[in-house]
Order: sequence, then structure tokens, then C-alpha cells
Amino acid sequence: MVSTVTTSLTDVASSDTALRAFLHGLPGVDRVGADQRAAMLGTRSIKTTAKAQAIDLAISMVDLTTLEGADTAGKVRAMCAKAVRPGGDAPKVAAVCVYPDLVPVAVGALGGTGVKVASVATAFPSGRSSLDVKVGETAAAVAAGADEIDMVIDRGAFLSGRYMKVYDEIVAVKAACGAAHLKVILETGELATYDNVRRASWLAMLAGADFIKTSTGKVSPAATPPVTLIMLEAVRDFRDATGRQVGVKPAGGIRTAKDAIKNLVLVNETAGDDWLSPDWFRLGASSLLNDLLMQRQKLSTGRYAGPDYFTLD
Ligand SMILES: O=C[C@H](O)COP(=O)(O)O
Repeated sequence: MVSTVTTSLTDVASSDTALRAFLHGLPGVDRVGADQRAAMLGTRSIKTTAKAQAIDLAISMVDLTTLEGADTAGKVRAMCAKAVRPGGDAPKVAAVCVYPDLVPVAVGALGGTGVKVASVATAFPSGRSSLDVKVGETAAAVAAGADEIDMVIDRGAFLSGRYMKVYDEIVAVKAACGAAHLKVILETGELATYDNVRRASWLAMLAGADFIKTSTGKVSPAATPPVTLIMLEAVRDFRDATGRQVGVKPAGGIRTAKDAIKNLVLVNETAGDDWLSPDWFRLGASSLLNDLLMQRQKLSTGRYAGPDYFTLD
């Protein structure tokens, strides 16, 4: 794979034709192989001390998320409190992820704690709006204090082969981010093929993504292991080709400590341990944290405290 993409990437996005030629020149994904490898890695078992370390690492990688129309300032403040002190001596999570209008609430609650404020922008989850609106929403969220922006790509443009439109939008949103980090959501459940997941990953990275993210959490399937595997291969190969490291964020449907640990095994076995840190790998989830905390408690005391012991996610 790597040898085929190490040719100069300088002119890859100089025209629609060049970008299409590059993306369609990437090796095709062996679907059966990807499914089997992800399934095989999912059977690895981790015990005792290593499991405790993995659970704490997973907690530190969580983007604790609420993206509901019914979200309130009170709910976001409660989530932020939990993000900073999940329970006992558990580590704090990486970030709290909210809609743009709730960024000031999260900033007020998290200032000085080290937990980042992430916000979805660009007409999340559909992405169906003008570029001006997307850029304006991004700039407003950053001005309100967001450290990280989670943008969605224009899947309609991608699926109809208008790759430069997708590329140009990412470049424009990245510029509007300023110092804030940009996570680019591919919405892999709408991309139809694994080849498209690989192409969209490269497209996002070429356009300047700091992270590539699987899903909005509003479309099924979301963060499946094979899709995460393909994206991890992409960031590995992109770093080999360019020297720039890009993070990965599976999101959507990750609910259990077992799911989280499977993801960590995928990272370790695919991209490598350079990615085993919240700087380079996140787990976007609305209801994973409680299970991580319950499994943590079970490992240290030998019994489950039960879900009522912890505050709601
Ligand atoms: O970005 C994160 C997702 O919206 C969370 O999805 P989830 O509710 O399935 O955990």
C-alpha cells in the first residue's frame, strides 16, 4: 500500500481530475480480508492489570457526547461535571461534545480542567447547507471557546464524484477553525463501500483534517470494527507518505467496555502504539462511560456496583 502512495502528493488536489485519479488509484480494500481481520482482532482477550490499564486509557479517550434536540444547559453541565470526575480515581475524559449553541455552557463548566470542548458544526448531521453557513457556524463555535470542531463531509458530493467540492469545504472549515482541531466525519454508514471509506479518509487528510471520524451517531451502521480498521490503515499510510500524523475517532454505537477495548486492540495492531493516546485516538460515545466505570469497579472490587451507582451518562 505505502509504496503506491508515496509518489508526490503535492499536486494531488490541483484539479478534480487529479484528485479523482489519485483517490481511484488507491488500492481497493479486500472486503473479506478486512472483515476477517477485524473479527479476529476482536477476539483478543485482555486480562487483569492490562485490562485495568486499557479501561483507564479508554476513559481518557472518550469524547462524552450529547447531540439531541432536547439537550439543555443543565444536562450539559451535569455531563461536564462527570467528564472531569467520572467517579473514584478514574481519569477524566478527553472532551465533551455538544451542539454549537451549548459551547458557552460547556466552556463555562470545563474551563481550566483540561477537558476539551468539542462541537459539531457544518449543519450536523446532514451537512446540507451552504458553505457560508458551515464556515460561519464553525467560526462562531470557535469564537465561543470550542477547542475542537467535528464537521461532516458533503456525502452527496462525495458519492456523486465531486471530490473537489468536498475537499474545498474541508479546507475552508479548517481555515475557520484557526487553532481549534478539526475532526472530519465521513459518515461511513452512507458511503456504501469500504473503497469509499478509504478514499474519503485520504480526501479528508489531504484537505487538512486533524482527525478522521467514522460517524455522526445518527446513521446505522456507525463505527463498525472493519471501518475503523480501514481508517487506521489510512492514517498509518498517510503518515508514512507525508510525515503528518492524523488521529482517528470511531463514534456511534460504541456502548460497552468490551467494544472500547476491541478498538484499542485495533489501534495497537493496525496503526501502532503511537496512536494509543487521547491526542490521536478518541471514542465518540453518549453512553459508553458508565460501562467503563462499572467494569473498572468490578476489576478493583470483584463485584459490580450496578448502573445506579454512577450518575447517568
Ligand atoms: O459523536 C458521537 C456520537 O454522536 C455518539 O453516538 P452514540 O450516541 O451512538 O454513542
